Amino acid sequence: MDGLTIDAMSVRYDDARKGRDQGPPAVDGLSLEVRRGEVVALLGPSGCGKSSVLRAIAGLEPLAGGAVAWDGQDLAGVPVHRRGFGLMFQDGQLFPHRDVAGNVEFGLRMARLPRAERRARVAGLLDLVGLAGYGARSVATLSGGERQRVALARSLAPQPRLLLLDEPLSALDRALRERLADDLRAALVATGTTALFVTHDHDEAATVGDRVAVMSAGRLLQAATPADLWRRPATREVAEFLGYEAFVPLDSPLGARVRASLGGDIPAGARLAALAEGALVVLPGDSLAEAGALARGVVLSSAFRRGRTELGVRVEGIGRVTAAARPGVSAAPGDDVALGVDPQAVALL
Ligand SMILES: Nc1ncnc2c1ncn2[C@@H]1O[C@H](COP(=O)(O)OP(=O)(O)OP(=O)(O)O)[C@@H](O)[C@H]1O
Repeated sequence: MDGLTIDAMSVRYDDARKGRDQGPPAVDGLSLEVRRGEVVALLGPSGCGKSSVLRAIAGLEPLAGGAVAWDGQDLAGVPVHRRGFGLMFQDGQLFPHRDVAGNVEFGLRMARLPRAERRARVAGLLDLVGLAGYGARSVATLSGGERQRVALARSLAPQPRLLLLDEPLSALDRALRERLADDLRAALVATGTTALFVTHDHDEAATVGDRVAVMSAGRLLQAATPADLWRRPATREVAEFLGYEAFVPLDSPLGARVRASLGGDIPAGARLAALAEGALVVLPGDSLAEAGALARGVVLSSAFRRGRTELGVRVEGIGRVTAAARPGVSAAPGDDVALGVDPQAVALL
C-alpha cells in the first residue's frame, strides 16, 4: 500500500477522575487510508477525536491500539521528527521575530539546503500561496489570512511526505475561509502533496478533499468522494452532519409523493428520503395540483440569504424545513403555500 494506512487506531486519555481505562476511547478502532498524492478531509463535530487522530499519526500521542504505517511500514517506534510528516495548525504559530521569507525558509535551513536553492524555493512557494513579494515583510504586519498563507508555505517547504492540517482555516471569517479553502486545495494539488485535513465544516471538507472521511464519537462513519457522500450518505447520522435537515419515511403518504417526484429511480432497500436545505421549493400560486407539487405548508419566517429568499415552512409530517422560493414567488409569514421538491437535493437512505 502506497501512502498512509491507519489500521484500527485507538487513542485513549487517562482520566484521573474515572481511573485508568474508564469510558470510551477518544479514537475507537478507526481505519483509513490516504494514498500518495491524495487529499483526505477528516470531518466531524467538535470533540469527536479528529485532532487525536492527527496527533497519533504524527507520533505526538501514543496508540492504545491498532497501527499507523507509511508505504506499508509500521511507524511504531519511529519518533516524530523521523516520520517526515508536516503539521499545520489553526494559529499558524509563525516565528514573530523572523520575516516572511525567514519563516518559510526555516525547515530548509534545518535541512541545510544551500542558500541559492533556499531562496528559489521560498520565492516559488510565496508565489504559490499568493504572497509573491512579501518575503521581507515582518509577520507582525500580516492579516490573519496572510499569516495562514505563510504557515502553509512554511509547512510545504520541506516537501513533507504527508502534511497534517488541523483546522487551519477555522480562525478566519467566513468569506476569507471560503477563498482560502480553494487556494489551499490548489496549493496541495500543485505540489502533489499527500494531506490529511481536519475540519468541522462540511463545505470546507468538500472543497479541499478528494475524499471526505466523516467521524463521530471516535469512529469513522463513512469515507467517500464529496459527490458520493452527498448523494449516498450511509446513515442518517452522516446525512444530518452533511446538513440534510428533514427525513421522510418513504412508506408514509408524504414519502410516496417524494418517491413520485423523484421518478422511478428508487434503489431497493431505500427507506428514508433525506431532504437538504432548499430541497422543498415554494411553487407559484395555488398549485398543489400542479405536476411536481408535493405538499402544503405554512410559512413561518422569511430571510434573504446568498442571493435568494429562504422560507422557514412548517409541513405536516416533516416539521420545520428551509424552503427556497422560485424567482417571482413571494410569500410572507402566515401564508399557506404549495411545495414542490428539487430531486437534486434529496438523498435516499
Ligand atoms: N490531552 C488530553 N487529555 C485528556 N482528554 C483529551 C486530551 N485531548 C483530547 N481529549 C479528549 O478526547 C476527545 C477528542 O478530542 P479531540 O481534540 O481529538 O477532538 P476534535 O474532534 O479534534 O475536537 P475539536 O474540533 O474541538 O478540536 C475529547 O473528548 C477531548 O476532551
